Amino acid sequence: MTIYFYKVWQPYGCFSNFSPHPIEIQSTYWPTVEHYYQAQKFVGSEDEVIIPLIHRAATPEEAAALGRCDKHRLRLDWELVKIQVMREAVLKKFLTHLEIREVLLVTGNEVLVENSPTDYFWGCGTDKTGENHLGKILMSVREEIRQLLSLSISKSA
Ligand SMILES: Nc1c(N[C@@H]2O[C@H](COP(=O)(O)O)[C@@H](O)[C@H]2O)[nH]c(=O)[nH]c1=O
Repeated sequence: MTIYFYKVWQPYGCFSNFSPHPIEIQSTYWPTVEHYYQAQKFVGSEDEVIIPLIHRAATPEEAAALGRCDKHRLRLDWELVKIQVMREAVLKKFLTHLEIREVLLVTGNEVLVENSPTDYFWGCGTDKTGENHLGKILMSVREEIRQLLSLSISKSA
């Protein structure tokens, strides 16, 4: 059965990038995946000064609003790198936080779908035809973690 998630307070809210699970990437702590993802939009761009503001944003909603503000110029390669940026952050989140890693693994081989009513790229959109890249990343991270765990079990045997 397909598992839908979206808001943090709904079922499977820990799959949302807005969930309060900090990650450390290249020696910097980010309060949520969303903070990290929004900040990466500006690395090397003319509007790089916004990065510390996103980093300090009190909530992921605020980080997203800053990152989505169309007055700021995105890095030129953003469309090419954004899926990889997201995957790195999501993988780090589920490697760091054991309790939500368990929630992810227990979903087995179910299809995971970000049930965003507006986002047809990361989610499925209102009519469920969206590309669901966040769900796809979660499923591929689930598989990678399973392989990492089976390697570490066979090494210790
Ligand atoms: N979960 C969730 C959202 N979805 C998240 O929004 C991000 C996409 O941002 P952008 O590329 O700037 O459009 C991505 O992390 C996606 O998972 N958006 C929301 O406004 N509220 C929310 O609770």
